[in-house]
Amino acid sequence: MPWFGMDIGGTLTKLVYFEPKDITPGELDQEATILRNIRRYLTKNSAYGRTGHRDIHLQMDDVVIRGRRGSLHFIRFPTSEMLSFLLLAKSKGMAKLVTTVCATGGGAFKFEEDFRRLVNMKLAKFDELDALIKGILFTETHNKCECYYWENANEISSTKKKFDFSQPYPFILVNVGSGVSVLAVRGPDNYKRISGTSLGGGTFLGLCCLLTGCDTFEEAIQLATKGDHKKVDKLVKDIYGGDYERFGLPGDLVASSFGQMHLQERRSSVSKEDLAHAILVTITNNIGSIARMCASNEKIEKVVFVGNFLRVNPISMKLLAYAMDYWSKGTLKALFLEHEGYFGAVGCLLQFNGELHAQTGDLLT
Ligand SMILES: Nc1ncnc2c1ncn2[C@@H]1O[C@H](COP(=O)(O)OP(=O)(O)O)[C@@H](O)[C@H]1O
Ligand SMILES: CC(C)(COP(=O)(O)O)[C@@H](O)C(=O)NCCC(=O)O
Repeated sequence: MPWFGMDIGGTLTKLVYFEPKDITPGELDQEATILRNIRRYLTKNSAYGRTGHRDIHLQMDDVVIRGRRGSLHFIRFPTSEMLSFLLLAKSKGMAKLVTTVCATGGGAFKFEEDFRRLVNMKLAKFDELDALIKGILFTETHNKCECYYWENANEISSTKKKFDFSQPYPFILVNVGSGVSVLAVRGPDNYKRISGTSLGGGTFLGLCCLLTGCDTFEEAIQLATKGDHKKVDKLVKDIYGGDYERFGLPGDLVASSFGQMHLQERRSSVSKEDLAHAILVTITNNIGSIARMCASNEKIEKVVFVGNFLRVNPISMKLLAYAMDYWSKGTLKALFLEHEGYFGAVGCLLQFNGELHAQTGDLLT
């Protein structure tokens, strides 16, 4: 039975597959043809159907889980394509082989009946925040270069630097997915969800599609990279003519996001690139403010940002890094993790045990 962990999120479904590399000749002889074919299909391809992708650069080799040594593969597809995914899984013979899949995220609840009806699979459900933390701790200890920060985040030459996260607690965890959840984590099993906001990655993508006519996240990020949010936002200096010195607000600070767009002549001079950049900066700054307030309330200095909103998105990471540092006068540290949006699925895979198929009840009801 293949080892999978699945995180069915509001926008993307993340699938982590463990490929055993220590298969003995005896095991190979016994391995069912379907299982062998599934293993080959997943590991020899990097695209599945129209919309499935394997993030080859994230692959982790030589990982030991439950005494087996192998590789972890990271696959994602849009959650809106779930039915196509289930039909593809069925066409590969998965329904004959797998009876239970470990799943987390809201979709583990939403699609449970579809899994049962279309591929005769049960879902063993795990809470997404429990799985997220377990996945982070596991991945970080198995990948020396997992955790990093941005040095001199406000400079063009800013670069990623490895951060030693071997003593992680306490830390604030900001998961920027479709929406945003903020957790205070004080130990492996000691955390609380302290805040959240509906203005997250889904908002960035939704507003970009509406205002620029783009269709994908990659396109939205590319547009934002070429734009200038200052043509869209009202800055402190647009209001004060310079800095607001008394309260230490620099003239270049955004005073009002999209604050220029009530003027017709300003509207007609902005490009879709400027709009995409302004949306990105608006969403990112708002997340940064909430993260900062949470860190200060909880008296915690490390703030770890994860979630696929940060995928191929150095603009937001550097903005968050700079904002944390600047507004806390250097006391807060923004940290980032290479496997960004996959931790829930990893945490879920870790719950896998070969006996799951014998289970009758759900782990989470
Ligand atoms: N290929 C992609 N397709 C759609 N959204 C993407 C993609 N890559 C990154 N994103 C961003 O990641 C967000 C989803 O992040 P994720 O952590 O997977 O959350 P969720 O679990 O809610 O799906 C999207 O809202 C979008 O901002
Ligand atoms: C409901 C969610 C936990 C779902 O997680 P997601 O799929 O967005 O990663 C998340 O979107 C969230 O925390 N939203 C913000 C809700 C709020 O606190 O306003």
